[in-house]
Amino acid sequence: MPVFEITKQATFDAAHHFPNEPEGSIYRRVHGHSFTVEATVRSEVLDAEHGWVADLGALDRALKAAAETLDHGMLNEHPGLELPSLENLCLWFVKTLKPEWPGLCRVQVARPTINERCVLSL
Ligand SMILES: Nc1nc2c(c(=O)[nH]1)N=C([C@H](O)[C@H](O)COP(=O)(O)OP(=O)(O)OP(=O)(O)O)CN2
Ligand SMILES: [Zn+2]
Repeated sequence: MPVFEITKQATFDAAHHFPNEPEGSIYRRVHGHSFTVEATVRSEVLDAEHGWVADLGALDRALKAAAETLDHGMLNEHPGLELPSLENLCLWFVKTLKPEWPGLCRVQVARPTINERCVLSL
């Protein structure tokens, strides 16, 4: 069965540190990154009234609101981000978005300026 997937991207900038890394590690010191987050929603059928999986504008608003929560802040202060890896950021976005977006099937969090990303497939 063919499956439709729609994707939206948002950006945020945030600081973090990894408290469990050894003394002297650059990861242990507070530092910042520019992040992108992509959320993908899937469906086998289209909404008959609109001809779409879901309104990309609504997905945009939900994703931007979630990213805004983290923007220009300290990631470690958010529950679930005490160890603020890309992997835990993916889990945080899933936990934040999934209740209102049951078709959410994939979240990608990236640091494009240093060519790093993590994808969580649900
Ligand atoms: N699997 C993961 N590994 C690492 C993560 C992560 O989220 N998941 N995160 C980090 C740190 O956030 C680190 O700051 C990442 O930066 P780094 O790859 O070291 O790139 P930098 O530009 O900051 O440093 P350079 O030395 O200039 O490459 C580490 N690992
Ligand atoms: Zn970092």
